[in-house]
Amino acid sequence: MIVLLRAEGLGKRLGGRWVLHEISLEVASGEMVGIIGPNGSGKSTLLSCLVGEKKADSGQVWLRDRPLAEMGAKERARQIAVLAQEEVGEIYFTVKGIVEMGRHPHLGHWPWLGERDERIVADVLRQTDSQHLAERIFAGLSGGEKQRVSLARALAQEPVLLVLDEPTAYLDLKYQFALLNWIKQWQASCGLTVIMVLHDLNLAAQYCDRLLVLKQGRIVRQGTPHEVIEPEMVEAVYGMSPIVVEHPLLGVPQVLLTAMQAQESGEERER
Ligand SMILES: Nc1ncnc2c1ncn2[C@@H]1O[C@H](COP(=O)(O)OP(=O)(O)OP(=O)(O)O)[C@@H](O)[C@H]1O
Repeated sequence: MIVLLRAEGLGKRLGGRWVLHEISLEVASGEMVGIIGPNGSGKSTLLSCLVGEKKADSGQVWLRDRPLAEMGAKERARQIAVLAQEEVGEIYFTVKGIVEMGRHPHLGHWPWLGERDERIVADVLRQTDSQHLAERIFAGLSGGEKQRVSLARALAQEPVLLVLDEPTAYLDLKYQFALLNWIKQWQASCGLTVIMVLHDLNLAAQYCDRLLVLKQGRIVRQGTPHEVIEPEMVEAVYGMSPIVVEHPLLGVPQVLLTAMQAQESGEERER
């Protein structure tokens, strides 16, 4: 296994308290790793520390053999593309302009795009079903369209590592699968390594090679979807009692929940 990203002893303090504790992990080149866990468990903070957007208060991250802290922003952007939650904002550029920005870390002294850059921009627009949006203003798109365009921008960066924070949040059923399928295809064809936060355990089980479970800023479980998605884990981490079944076509674990259960478990906690 070739390790692409390694973190050792990562800790982060926010608002005067530790929200990440002693996180150590390795991500192999070409792997798709999902980070799951309840609201506030530290998933977004961990992603930010792993890509160098937030400085960890303890520990270190290496990309291949290089400490991330020693890499400048442009060098990082040539290797790591990030699709953050808050990216779906009011940006008054055309879609094509936004996707072209993905090429900027690769441009030399002169900031204009060459033939290869133009070809990559056209390819990712086509591959993310966003070609028809190219001349639209980004701010005027729906949440789901913005998400697809943001993915196109991230892929135009030709990263070795793609990091996504809840990428399916704004997407309808079809595009949730479409987006993850595009990423999976890139993973297979270009050896792309992917780390993503997902709330949907069933999507996580279908797409990820390995899952990390965060609870209160610590990794409490990690392994293949089969090793991780078990009733005891869902009970211990989310306070819900699920039925876990095997997907009839894919053979991966899938979680079934019962209506009213969330409300009941909340009421039980209050008692
Ligand atoms: N700027 C901040 N100042 C103080 N506390 C913060 C700040 N940002 C995050 N936190 C706290 O850190 C903890 C982890 O937050 P984080 O956003 O990483 O969780 P998460 O698992 O991504 O949550 P969610 O699933 O709700 O997106 C939470 O308790 C949150 O309230």
